[in-house]
Amino acid sequence: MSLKITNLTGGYTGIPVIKNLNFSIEEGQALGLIGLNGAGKSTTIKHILGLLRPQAGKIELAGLSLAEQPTEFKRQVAYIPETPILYPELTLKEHLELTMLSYDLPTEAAWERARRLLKMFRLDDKLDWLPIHFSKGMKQKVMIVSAFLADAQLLVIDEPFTGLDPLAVTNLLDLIKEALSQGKMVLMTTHVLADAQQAVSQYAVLNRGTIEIIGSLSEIRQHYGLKDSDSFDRLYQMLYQEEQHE
Ligand SMILES: Nc1ncnc2c1ncn2[C@@H]1O[C@H](COP(=O)(O)OP(=O)(O)OP(=O)(O)O)[C@@H](O)[C@H]1O
Repeated sequence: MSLKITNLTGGYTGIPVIKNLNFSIEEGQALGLIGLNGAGKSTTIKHILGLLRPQAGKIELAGLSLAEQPTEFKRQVAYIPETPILYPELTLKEHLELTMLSYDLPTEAAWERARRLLKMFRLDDKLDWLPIHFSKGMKQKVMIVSAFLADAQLLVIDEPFTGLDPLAVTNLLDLIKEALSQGKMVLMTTHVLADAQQAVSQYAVLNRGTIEIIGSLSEIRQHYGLKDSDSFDRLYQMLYQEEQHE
């Protein structure tokens, strides 16, 4: 089982953004998508979620083609967006019930799973709350709980660490590691490499819509001629300089 992206070219109507992307994620593997603001990370994610139509290329998950079997494909994918998307009129409990319905989860087992996740993120006594009562971090936690509740084969996570308290970051990383140990796949965009490093083994560096290199952090360091002692801020400076020279 794997996520396979082949020659993916796309973007917005009349605005090409990503060009000829090729990468795959195998069972139990997490891939970090990194790059400057505007490099095309979120646009890549929107294509994988089926929110944008590619101009060319293929997106396949466990043999399912997104273009040909969109419903089956999307059932295998859970998404944690950078900005929480919640329905103002639904309580936390109703949001979780909606996830259970959308992913066709057996109720009893799903509630057992939900209770563990709610406790982990200290939301277990807030089932009747509406989104208006939640802080920014709490809204993010609701998205995390919903995504892990779905128990999907592929987890797509956009900038997961910003806005979460350190306890929640640790819990999220533990959940990601647990999912990987069960053979799930993770695609994550992030600028916070220190946290990502705990779960992510492979990174793809995106620069102006193309992948410059895919590899471990040490392979990426080598590619850009960085020393082990260099912080990754140096990588971003180099990407910025490349952008200026194009
Ligand atoms: N809805 C949109 N319509 C048109 N162009 C867009 C839209 N969203 C993003 N873009 C453009 O697509 C390019 C890539 O943006 P994208 O959001 O994918 O970058 P990113 O790598 O996720 O950046 P960040 O780190 O800031 O989240 C940018 O040039 C941006 O201006």
